[in-house]
Amino acid sequence: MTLLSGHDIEFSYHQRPVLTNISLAVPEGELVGIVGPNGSGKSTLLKLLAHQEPLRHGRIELKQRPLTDYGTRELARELAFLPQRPLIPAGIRVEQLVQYGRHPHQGWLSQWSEEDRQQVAAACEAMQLEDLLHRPVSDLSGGQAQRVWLAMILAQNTDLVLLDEPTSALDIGHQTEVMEAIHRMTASGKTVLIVLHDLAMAARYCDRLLALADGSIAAAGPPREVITKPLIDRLYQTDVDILQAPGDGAPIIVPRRQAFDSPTARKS
Ligand SMILES: Nc1ncnc2c1ncn2[C@@H]1O[C@H](COP(=O)(O)OP(=O)(O)OP(=O)(O)O)[C@@H](O)[C@H]1O
Repeated sequence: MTLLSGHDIEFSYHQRPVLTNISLAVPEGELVGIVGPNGSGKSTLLKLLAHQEPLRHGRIELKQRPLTDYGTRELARELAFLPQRPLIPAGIRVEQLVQYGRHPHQGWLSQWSEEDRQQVAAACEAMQLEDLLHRPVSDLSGGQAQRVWLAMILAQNTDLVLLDEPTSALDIGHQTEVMEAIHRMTASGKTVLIVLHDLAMAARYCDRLLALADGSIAAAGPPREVITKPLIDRLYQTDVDILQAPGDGAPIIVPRRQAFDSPTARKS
């Protein structure tokens, strides 16, 4: 079943077209990656799908209902959105920020419930925050802060999760941790749409990819169909080799040096 769909989306900033003719269907329970060069419209598309920008042309439906039909709190119980550069509320500590994820689930008068406590604890454990819980978020490294935001999104416990480059500041160990945690989310039935620059990570973890170029869909489908040399060369205006990872055979994308000065050439 399709959980989220977009039909004929067009979007401009100050009369300058940024997205044209975008239609997509995100199946329930899948991890869908959005890839593409800088400025191709990935974040803008994600913001529209998260109802963070007003859609002036086209239609977006979540669970077969127009996004515009949802109230703010109702939407926050269905959809969690992590922007590329979220603003850290002044003075907030790690545990408090993760607890924010539970706000949409609490009534105006209701108390903090056992379920709220469990969701926050599970999210902190999944993102390995035990040693950071009482630290101010503003004092953390970029990668540590990114894990705190992801824990907040996990605690929100929504059916749909939209993430804009959630691994960009992480070392490879934590990147893998986070991608595994995201993969576990989809294995437990959640649907995740994620903007990623790391094509190898995208190919390894995503069920399908959507490649954007200049605000349009250049390719869509399973990673092996999207990550091809002609498409990657064209999209990124570069020359790459695509190797296969030992084990799962996932594509590894290696850009070629333009004027390769090999050690043998240097010796002669
Ligand atoms: N608030 C804004 N006002 C005007 N133009 C904007 C705004 N936000 C983005 N743009 C422009 O829209 C285009 C698409 O930007 P967007 O951030 O969606 O691209 P992206 O694919 O996410 O890029 P990146 O990989 O660099 O994050 C760019 O040309 C950008 O300059």
